[in-house]
Amino acid sequence: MASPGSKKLTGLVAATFTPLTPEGEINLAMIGPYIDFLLEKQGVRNVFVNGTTGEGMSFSVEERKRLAEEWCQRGKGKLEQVIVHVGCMSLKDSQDLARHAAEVGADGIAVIAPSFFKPSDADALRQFLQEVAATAQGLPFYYYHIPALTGVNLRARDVVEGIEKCIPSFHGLKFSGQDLLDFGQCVSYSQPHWSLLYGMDEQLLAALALGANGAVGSTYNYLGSKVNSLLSAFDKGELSQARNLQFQVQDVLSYAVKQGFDVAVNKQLMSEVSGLALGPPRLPLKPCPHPRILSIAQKVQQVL
Ligand SMILES: CC(=O)N[C@H](C=O)[C@@H](O)[C@H](O)[C@H](O)CO
Ligand SMILES: CC(=O)C(=O)O
Repeated sequence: MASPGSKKLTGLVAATFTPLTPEGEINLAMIGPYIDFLLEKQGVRNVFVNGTTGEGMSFSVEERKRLAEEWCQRGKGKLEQVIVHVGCMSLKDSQDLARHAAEVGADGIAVIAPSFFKPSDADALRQFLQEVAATAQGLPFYYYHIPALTGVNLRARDVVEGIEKCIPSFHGLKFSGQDLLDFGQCVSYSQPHWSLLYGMDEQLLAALALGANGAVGSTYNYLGSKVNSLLSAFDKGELSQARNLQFQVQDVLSYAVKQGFDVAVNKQLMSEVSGLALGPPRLPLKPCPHPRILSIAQKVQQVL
């Protein structure tokens, strides 16, 4: 059982991109070098696999298993934690992925709200999460809250109400929303062994002030070292330094948003900045013209 003894997830967690070949097939051979890049160049020791950034919902169950297995195998003895996102529209697929994540040695699993048929209330969502978690009881379980993408606008605080009664392996949440009132209320309700991980990289400092234990995000793939400095400035109480670093991240992201920023652009940006050939996105995402990537990459380089 991972639950009582498992190490609390803190600090930065990179939401990884999924490497594809130029033909659009999963490219497992890139995962080893990707892990080395995160460790050596970014100082990032945790990953969140098959999530939004990883286009998890665009891959088949079989592909997601192969990806999860490769990240766990390659990360063994190197990464601190590999969290596998196992959310699907089908409860059965999610359970299958949860069982598989436990078999291949993941350190935790996360589940997003199903979004085609949406849960009508917090209780319906909790029941869905419970049925997934029950298939991997020894694994720390995280709820992945991302209302802008799921369209499921339930308050996270309502979702976590009494959640440990139905999910004993519950270990926290990844909160990718702007509602800091809801986030704060999750923190104040949380248990000491829960990890409250914030997921909007542009306003992490505000979440840290409210008690976030760490952050899961796409930009920690290439701004990880910068944001590690932000975390240590915050820990030392050097607030003006932390603010300065957050403002730099905000400058990069607001520039990127003006150019048009989505997971496809972000993935190409990572290839450009890291030198890792991560390949194209999968449809319905479309590749973006290279000059736009170069101009955003320049902006990233300026703050490194
Ligand atoms: C929608 C999306 O990809 N969200 C990511 C994680 O939740 C974030 O890391 C954002 O990419 C980041 O905050 C930039 O907006
Ligand atoms: C950012 C994040 O956590 C994700 O891409 O799933």
